[in-house]
Amino acid sequence: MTGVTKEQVLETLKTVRGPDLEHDIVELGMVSDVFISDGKVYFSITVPAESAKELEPLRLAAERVIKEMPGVKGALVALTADKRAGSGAAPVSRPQPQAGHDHHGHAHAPQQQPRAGKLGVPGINAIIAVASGKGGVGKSTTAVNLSLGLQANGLRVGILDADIYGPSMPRLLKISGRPTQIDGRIINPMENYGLKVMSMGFLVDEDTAMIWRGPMVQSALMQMLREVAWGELDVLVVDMPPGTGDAQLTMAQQVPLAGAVIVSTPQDLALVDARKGLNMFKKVEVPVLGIVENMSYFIAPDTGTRYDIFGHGGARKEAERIGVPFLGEVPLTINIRETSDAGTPLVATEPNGIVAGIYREIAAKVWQQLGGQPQRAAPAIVFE
Ligand SMILES: Nc1ncnc2c1ncn2[C@@H]1O[C@H](COP(=O)(O)OP(=O)(O)OP(=O)(O)O)[C@@H](O)[C@H]1O
Repeated sequence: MTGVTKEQVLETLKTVRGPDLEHDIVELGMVSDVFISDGKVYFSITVPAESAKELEPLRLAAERVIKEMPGVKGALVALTADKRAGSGAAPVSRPQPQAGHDHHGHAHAPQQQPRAGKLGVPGINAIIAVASGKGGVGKSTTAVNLSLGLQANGLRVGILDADIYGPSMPRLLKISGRPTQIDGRIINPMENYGLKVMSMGFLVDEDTAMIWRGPMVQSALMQMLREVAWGELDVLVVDMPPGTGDAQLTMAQQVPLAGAVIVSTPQDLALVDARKGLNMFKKVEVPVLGIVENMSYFIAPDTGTRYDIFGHGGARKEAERIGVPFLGEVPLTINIRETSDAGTPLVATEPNGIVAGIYREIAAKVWQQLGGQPQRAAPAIVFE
């Protein structure tokens, strides 16, 4: 294959001076492994966490020199914070947004301090992760309905689909097409049901993402977080990729998370995985806002009768055992499956149903955990 090589990229990057203005960024060991795919160049520059903001011009300079190289179709450069430098081991306190209302009657919370060592995203009050120890427990379905529940509680909400290899938001929120860009760089988020949404599914075909490797995924994620015109948001919900591997750990480290919600099913095996999720967030000092038990019990579609056939209650016990809040139980219903798969989430399409009420309550608890006040009384639960 002809085209630009890694060596040429590194050679070009030697023209970019580091923060000491003496040595170049390659010499200073700030450049990650470089990935090149289809003429596009991806890498990250590691900077001390506390000076990440001032070093944005450095990122731009590096991106520019690479974009100008012959044979380069594009460049994506991310700044990553060096956790060793300056971020310290001090425990991180939970942010305490004070909720209020703007002149549109929207709830909002004033800017809070980003977590130590991590750069917040301007305009976004709190970023939370929805995570699960393993796939298939309904994490994405929960992320969507929780987001809509937060919105029903009067908050401005966005969703970032961080599952680069298996994005679900285009389907779950029935959004198709490509996002537009401002100045060829900042991406406008897509929107449906009043949620601002960004997903790799809007940007590349699924098989393209499949060949990506770690650092490229990180760069793409950082771009989806920081180079998107989110506007003012009370909460940005990040739908994490399932599992607790290195990729998830890095993500939990690099995204300035105010907290994490863990989704589990009641079965023992799922709980073992959920525990791994809890440990992962503990490791990176992200507070766990609580556990949701999904597919907790079964509601028969014909009679509405409840059946406790899955050993429901396991997640609540686990939460009590380790001292994190228990956020709620979501039943297994055909309705959730069908609406989720059809891109018509229940909280938006059947707001008066029992399930929507459950999600709204979970959302209110999450917002409370974040230090916010209840915004709007949840409507009375109406049984379907
Ligand atoms: N409470 C529920 N009742 C019935 N079906 C559900 C429920 N929650 C999720 N599902 C269904 O389970 C399947 C998996 O859900 P979802 O995609 O949200 O899980 P996930 O944990 O994000 O999966 P993945 O790890 O593959 O991304 C979907 O078909 C979804 O509609």
